[in-house]
Amino acid sequence: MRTAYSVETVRAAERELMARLPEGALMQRAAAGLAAACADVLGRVYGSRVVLLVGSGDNGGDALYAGARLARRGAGVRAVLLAPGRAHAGGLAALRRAGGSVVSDAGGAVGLVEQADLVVDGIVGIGGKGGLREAAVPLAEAARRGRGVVVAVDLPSGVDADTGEARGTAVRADVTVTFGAYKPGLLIDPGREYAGVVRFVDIGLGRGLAGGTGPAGSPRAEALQHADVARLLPVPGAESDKYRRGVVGIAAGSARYPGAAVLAVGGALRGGAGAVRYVGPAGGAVLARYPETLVSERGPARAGRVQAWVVGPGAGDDAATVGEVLAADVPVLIDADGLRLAEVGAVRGRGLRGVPTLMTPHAGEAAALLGVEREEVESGRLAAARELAARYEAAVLLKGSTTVVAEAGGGGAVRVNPTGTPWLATAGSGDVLSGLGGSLLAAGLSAVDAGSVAAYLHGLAGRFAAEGAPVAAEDVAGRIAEAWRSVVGAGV
Ligand SMILES: NC(=O)C1=CN([C@@H]2O[C@H](COP(=O)(O)OP(=O)(O)OC[C@H]3O[C@@H](n4cnc5c(N)ncnc54)[C@H](OP(=O)(O)O)[C@@H]3O)[C@@H](O)[C@H]2O)[C@@H](O)CC1
Ligand SMILES: Nc1ncnc2c1ncn2[C@@H]1O[C@H](COP(=O)(O)OP(=O)(O)O)[C@@H](O)[C@H]1O
Ligand SMILES: [K+]
Repeated sequence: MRTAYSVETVRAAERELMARLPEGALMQRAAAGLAAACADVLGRVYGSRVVLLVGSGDNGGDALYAGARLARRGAGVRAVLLAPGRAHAGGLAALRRAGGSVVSDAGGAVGLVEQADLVVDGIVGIGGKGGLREAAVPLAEAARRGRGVVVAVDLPSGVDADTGEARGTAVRADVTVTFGAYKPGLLIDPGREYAGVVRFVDIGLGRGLAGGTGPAGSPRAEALQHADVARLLPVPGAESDKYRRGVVGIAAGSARYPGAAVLAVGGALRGGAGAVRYVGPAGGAVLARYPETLVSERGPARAGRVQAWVVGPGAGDDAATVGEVLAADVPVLIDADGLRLAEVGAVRGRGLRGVPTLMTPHAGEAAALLGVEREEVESGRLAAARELAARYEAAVLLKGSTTVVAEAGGGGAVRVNPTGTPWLATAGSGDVLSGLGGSLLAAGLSAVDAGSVAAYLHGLAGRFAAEGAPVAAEDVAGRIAEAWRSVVGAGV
């Protein structure tokens, strides 16, 4: 599991560690890691042109000390100071001793930035508030336009470390070298995209973080990795039969949207449940594509036993079916039209009775449920997912460029999905995800595990199906088994 900690937690761990170490030791660790990463991306340090963008805090200090190390190895290093009177004094002295220089006119440094082989963004780190300030904007833009590689120190300046929000302009990095702990903003879009490839430098915070207790000490965000998913995937044993493996019910599709039912069933058949039961008006279309489906002519309450339901994809305005499914005392995944039709009280009641519900909105659906603009959800995914999870007392999987999963009630670490591809933004791929998630629920995974494992496999299947070209939702469903195999094959 890759875990990300809030600024508050990182600061507390730093304080604890700093009290036990000689002054400046942590910054030297950070700068050494940063310089090594810069040398890697440069390939050849000697003779290279390096420009440091230096703000008024310790983030700039890291950049200056790393610049000094590069200067000692023969790079031509020039520092652009955004707040000349307040730049880190020790770092500045070190850079000068190593032969680096300071550009006196920050405003005139745009050309230098454009021509550099490497631009180091030390404008602001975890001490940043709001977006980039005016004076830094032309430099950030020049770094993006320029020919060199951009390395961000700790996080790209202008990105909020705790949420991944980028208000206005932010630095677009090729590589971000982060210290001590991942910050949530490095895992969640848009911040994740601004960060490029993230390299982690261990400065020894581990004990302080691991020893943290309560909300301040626990991770704010976490991302599953192959081994975590492999441990969670259901595996049939010698004693298994199709019923013991779990039966998932799919209440989806309508005369107008029969395809949603077919796609949801397609996802469900690949998700580990032993059987898929379908109820709804698209039985003919479902059987034509998937003859192994158990199609029922009756409503959900009389369709036969299931261990979990999926309700909503392509459901149109069938509120009665949604109500019937929510009344069942088994886990339910609510998607698409079902989200609009589900009564808050009915979903909350389930949560308060301890019956899991997983809601899977995209940003537009989440915005409608919260009564805010879509942009607000997209720029603050963590907060939106937590807020919905609190209102509905249900786990919430918010789909999109970064899919995030919050647990019922909205507390705890939010799972951030590391797989996926923008090619997944294709009609019907969400229906496949809902079936897959429902199947994992029926196989016995918790709502958060089912949602995050489904998103993980779906994202991998999407990558396998796409390989740089457009995909249809059916293609994604068809590659889930391969995604599953690749996860299990990676070993536990
Ligand atoms: N602590 C440690 O042990 C270690 C910390 N380390 C490093 O220190 C970093 C944190 O350093 P920090 O606390 O000095 O804050 P930092 O991110 O440099 O920014 C604060 C300054 O920026 C300014 N500023 C604020 N907002 C701004 C904006 N939007 N745009 C522009 N400027 C803005 C603000 O100025 P003011 O508001 O006062 O004008 C303030 O002076 C951390 O990310 C890591 O790199 C490593 O060395 C490892 C050990
Ligand atoms: N920009 C993107 N990058 C990665 N994945 C995306 C992006 N946009 C959408 N997706 C994924 O594509 C799927 C689309 O689901 P959804 O919006 O429900 O579409 P539909 O209702 O047509 O099935 C989700 O899994 C979502 O996470
Ligand atoms: K930075």
